[in-house]
Amino acid sequence: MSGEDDWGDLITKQEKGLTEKIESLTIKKESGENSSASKDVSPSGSHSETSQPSESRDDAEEKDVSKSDISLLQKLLHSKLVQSKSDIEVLRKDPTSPLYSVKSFEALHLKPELLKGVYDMGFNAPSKIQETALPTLLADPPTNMIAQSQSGTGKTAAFVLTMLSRVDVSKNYPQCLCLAPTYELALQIGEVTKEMSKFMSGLRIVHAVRGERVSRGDKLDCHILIGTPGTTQDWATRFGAFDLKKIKVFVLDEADVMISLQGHQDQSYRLQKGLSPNCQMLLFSATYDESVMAFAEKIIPNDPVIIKLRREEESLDNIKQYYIECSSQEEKFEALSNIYGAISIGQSMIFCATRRTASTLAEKMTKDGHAVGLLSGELPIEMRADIIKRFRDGKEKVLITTNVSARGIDVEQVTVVVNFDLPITPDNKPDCETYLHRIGRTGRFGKNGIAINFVDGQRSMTTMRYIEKHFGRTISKLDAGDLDAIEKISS
Ligand SMILES: Nc1ncnc2c1ncn2[C@@H]1O[C@H](COP(=O)(O)OP(=O)(O)OP(=O)(O)O)[C@@H](O)[C@H]1O
Repeated sequence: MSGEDDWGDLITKQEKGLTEKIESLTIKKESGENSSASKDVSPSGSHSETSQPSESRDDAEEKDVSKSDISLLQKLLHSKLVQSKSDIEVLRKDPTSPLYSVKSFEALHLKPELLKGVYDMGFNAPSKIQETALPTLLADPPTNMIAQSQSGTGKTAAFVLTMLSRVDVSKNYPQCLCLAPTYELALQIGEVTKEMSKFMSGLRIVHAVRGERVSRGDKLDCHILIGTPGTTQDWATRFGAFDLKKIKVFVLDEADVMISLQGHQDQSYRLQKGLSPNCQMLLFSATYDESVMAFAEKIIPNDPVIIKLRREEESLDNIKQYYIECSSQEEKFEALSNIYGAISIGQSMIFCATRRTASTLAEKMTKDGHAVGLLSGELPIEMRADIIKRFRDGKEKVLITTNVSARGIDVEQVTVVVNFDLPITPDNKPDCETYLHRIGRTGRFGKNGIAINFVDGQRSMTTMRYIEKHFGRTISKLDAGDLDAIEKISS
């Protein structure tokens, strides 16, 4: 059986087991253009990993993971708040506007039914970004805002709370408009809005996404509209289903993903131009580079307050790093099998350069009795989400993945990371950034971790030494045949 067939077999087996679970996922399958599962624009073109050039063909057809896929997977992964120790940076354009922070939700004087909804979601206190953003978001007269902080820090909850506190349920027309880049992301925001508003009787939310229809002359009587830019623009301008001038709060979420998708930027801009000048305009983004900044400043007028929460730096403190020298692929498999046999590993991730290696490894480890998940960029987004969730929930102890399909994914509880192939950039240079992201931890996790790197030949030895020198941290040699030594690494 060829490597491709092995891969196909494993995927088929995995898909079989997953199909039922997928149906219970909150995101629906959608074949429309807004579905990141179907055909999203790849932001940076194809990216093949070539630590072993002879195998690189395997990955050549692995499509790059789109920003919207990464964003959705992270959203689904973050069942808990990502705490941050970094300081908030506020670039306040209007020095006369008050700016203070709150330490409790009570201090915000929310409607009682909304406060109840917030507490019912298990939120005891505002997150770091919410502490500073919410007082400004809820102040009168309304202030425009641009806010940036990494995924999972509480941005969605902040703008949903703003929409819900400004909406008047006695008026039956859309008053809050939220734009998201894809069908699935719009639905996720809808879920949060529904949950937070569960004690606000009479509140209606509608999704302006592909598949949902309005007829000419229909007037929406919902209070909150959450949609993708294309459909929302159609509903507003072609069908006249709602009046942009009556929108009180306009939110543009995931601005960095939005600008990576063709047409979304223009459509969002056109919608924004139809809003009343009194409308509160808000933009949120996980990253804030020059292109996002330019878009943000263009679409959010009138001296917005700009809030940024820097991502915590990852470090290699508390990480024990090892390398194992092998002379062939077979020897690498054997060594890995020894390690998993000798130490009890909580949860681990194994990174491979190619799909073929990942597939073979998954098969061998499954035969050895390990519960293994195999993450492939070829799978639809719902399946990838489910594999990651199963791993996050501890249903599988080992997650095997290629570089491409694991891009941007943080799985916090992993204690052992195995670089079956060391990370290298598309132009074959040691990829220190990816190495740090795979292995490093931020202050918030502080836990000890183990990294095991496989070295097979002069080229990967050079890569390993380069990485070692770059970070100034010793990577110690480990003898795969010395079980005593292996046992010691986990103690
Ligand atoms: N104040 C809070 N207290 C506890 N949990 C919270 C709080 N705010 C948000 N959360 C939870 O933290 C997780 C991340 O929050 P949220 O989705 O709002 O972050 P985000 O920055 O919008 O992330 P993303 O960009 O991935 O959507 C969610 O599970 C959410 O329910």
